[in-house]
Amino acid sequence: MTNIGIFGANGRMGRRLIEAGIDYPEAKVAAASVRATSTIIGADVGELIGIENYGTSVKEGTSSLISEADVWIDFTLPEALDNHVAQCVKHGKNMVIGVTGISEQQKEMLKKASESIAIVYATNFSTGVNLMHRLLEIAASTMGHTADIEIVESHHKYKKDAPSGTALSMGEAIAKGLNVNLADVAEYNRNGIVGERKQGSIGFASLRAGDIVGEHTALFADIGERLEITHKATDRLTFAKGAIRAAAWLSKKENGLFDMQDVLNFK
Ligand SMILES: NC(=O)C1=CN([C@@H]2O[C@H](COP(=O)(O)OP(=O)(O)OC[C@H]3O[C@@H](n4cnc5c(N)ncnc54)[C@H](OP(=O)(O)O)[C@@H]3O)[C@@H](O)[C@H]2O)C=CC1
Ligand SMILES: O=C(O)C1=N[C@H](C(=O)O)C[C@H](O)C1
Repeated sequence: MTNIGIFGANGRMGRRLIEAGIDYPEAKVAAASVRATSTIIGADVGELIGIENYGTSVKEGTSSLISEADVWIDFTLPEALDNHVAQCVKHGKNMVIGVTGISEQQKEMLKKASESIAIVYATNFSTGVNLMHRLLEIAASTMGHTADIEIVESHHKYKKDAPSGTALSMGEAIAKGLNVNLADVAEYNRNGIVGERKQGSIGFASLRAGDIVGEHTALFADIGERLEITHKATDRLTFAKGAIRAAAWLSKKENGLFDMQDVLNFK
């Protein structure tokens, strides 16, 4: 049995993590953390997802709460991440992290933290996207040297970061297949008279509208043919189930930095 703690329990993902955690046979939602200003402190986690009393109360994320779970899951925002990681390192608790839009310094901070705790960090916890990353690497090495490559992502209007973490990871997988550095070939902002497309670049485009859960397409456009690889998430539960699976997988780990492909045994 893995005792799971959830940071940001009242967020869009926080609520789905509670649902997935309660449903997972070998897991218990043992702790749920919210900000000190939250109006749901003291509520039972079951109330957040419309079920009867589950027996775990929502609490302010103090240091003593951290010891109430074995593995903590963080799908909050970049500004909350450093404090959550510091608390988990202090108490020796492993972490599953899905926060996107994090800085290079924060990526380094995760590497450092993983010397003492085990962390699964992934920009997307769905099985389909992690399979897609493998397909993209093959497509890039097969077609990518002559085809024009574009990545298009669509999300709900509340999303704060762009391009999405998944789109950036797709770019990394394609760059790996092409044997180049993403930073050298990425084109993020096209606006005005930008000139003809740069040969060998990987373009990114972001759409924000309504309640789109998350859609990603990689386009490999050659002369006379076009390959499109698309993933569509229609329910956040797919990410939440992946994260709970990662938490259970982590319960046997001491330290190290892993991703969802490690959890799915795709490597
Ligand atoms: N890797 C993956 O598979 C996925 C990743 N994500 C990522 O997860 C993150 C959250 O997404 P989503 O659930 O839609 O966002 P929400 O805005 O719904 O949730 C964010 C949560 O973070 C909490 N929070 C914000 N700032 C702080 C802070 N300073 N300290 C503590 N808690 C804080 C909020 O608390 P409060 O409720 O008080 O506002 C809220 O509970 C994003 O980075 C998103 O990109 C999303 C889906 C899948
Ligand atoms: O913010 C979201 O909603 C999502 N964020 C992740 C990302 O940035 O890729 C994953 C998913 O697409 C949903």
